[in-house]
Amino acid sequence: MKEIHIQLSGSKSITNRLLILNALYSNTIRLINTSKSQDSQLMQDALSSNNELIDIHHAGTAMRFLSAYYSIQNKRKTILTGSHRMKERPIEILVTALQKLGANISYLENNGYPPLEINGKELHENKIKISSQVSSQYITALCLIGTQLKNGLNIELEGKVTSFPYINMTLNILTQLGIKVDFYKNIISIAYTNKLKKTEFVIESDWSSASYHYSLCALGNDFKIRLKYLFKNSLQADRKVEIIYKDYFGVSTEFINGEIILSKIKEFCYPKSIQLDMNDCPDIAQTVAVTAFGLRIPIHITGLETLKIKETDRLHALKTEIEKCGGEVFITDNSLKINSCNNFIDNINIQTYNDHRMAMSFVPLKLLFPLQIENPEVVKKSYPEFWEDIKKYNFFY
Ligand SMILES: O=C(O)C1=C[C@@H](OP(=O)(O)O)[C@@H](O)[C@H](O)C1
Ligand SMILES: C=C(OP(=O)(O)O)C(=O)O
Repeated sequence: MKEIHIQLSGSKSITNRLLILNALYSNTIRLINTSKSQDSQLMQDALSSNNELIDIHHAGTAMRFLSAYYSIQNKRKTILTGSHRMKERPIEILVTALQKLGANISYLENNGYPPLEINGKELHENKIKISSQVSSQYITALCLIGTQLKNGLNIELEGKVTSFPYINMTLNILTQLGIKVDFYKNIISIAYTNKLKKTEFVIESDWSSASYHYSLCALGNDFKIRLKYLFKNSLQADRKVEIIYKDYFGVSTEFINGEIILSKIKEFCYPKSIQLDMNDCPDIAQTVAVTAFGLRIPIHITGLETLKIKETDRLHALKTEIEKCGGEVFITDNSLKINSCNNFIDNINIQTYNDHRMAMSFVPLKLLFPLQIENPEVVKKSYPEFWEDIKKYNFFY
């Protein structure tokens, strides 16, 4: 058995929330184990810059959280822009909500999309209705600035709530910091909070990054993989990877002293097919889809409506690349179905479409057959140490 030790850096989602909160509360929170992701670095750089032009490249959370943040920076003008793809990722629902609260924001190119011109001012309204069907990041953005509005903020969520655990994460972090929040039925209330006590926040490592090691464990023969600083009780949506890989792919997880140890369950009885709703954990949909393909288990994943507006259209990208490897894939606007594959096609180039998760999710297939990953550097968006960690597996191909 080959034992592998991995030290992941902190969750990018938790880090980016805390970076905004630190900017709002004069750095009262001491952050430990922050994310080394490019998205967190971009957030940090933006928050420590006084420039008018802020470019957050591909970082979705930075785009959404900073739109809200700059809206309340009194008398400051900001041009908030991003990569070509960021200019295709919708932001209208958040911008309209901020405008209704009194914010001065306008679109500089296409209506509903970045770049934005934001003229910061005090916001006085304290109630807003917002659709929660497109991105939970819009709701988080409002919750974060709600703490600074003199009358607090009541956010009424309309429609299905997508990526729900991310909203829970936000509310939980605010509560841990001593901010009063309430979530009853479909209404979130955030209390105005003038000051925070000086605190220390130890950020759990990133479960989304851990997912690629689950996939390697499932497709490999005999790995024992130790990942540091991950817990049974986690705020992260992608903590769900543990349950999915136990139930469907025969990977067991032991939680011991802040470390998880992954190994294969002996004589695991694989399911004949898998049906999963992944609306709660969209970022691991690619990992799970590729593992099922590698294990030749037919899979039907639903609840994927947000995948079209992420770093790339992830449903299309998955279909194209899995089909290049010999799979048969059907997609709709919110689902993906892969039939069992008889023969893998090897030695193809996997395109990554500027999407870190396309690169990382296909790598475990290298345990089964040779393939190449194009533009491998894309991983830096969330997991810059990925290739260093992968070297530890001594891949045959
Ligand atoms: O709030 C967050 O940290 C995130 C929320 C999710 O986005 P959506 O709510 O847009 O699905 C997730 O996909 C993203 O990677 C991070
Ligand atoms: C979707 C993601 O990030 P974001 O929306 O923050 O760009 C991701 O990391 O998979």
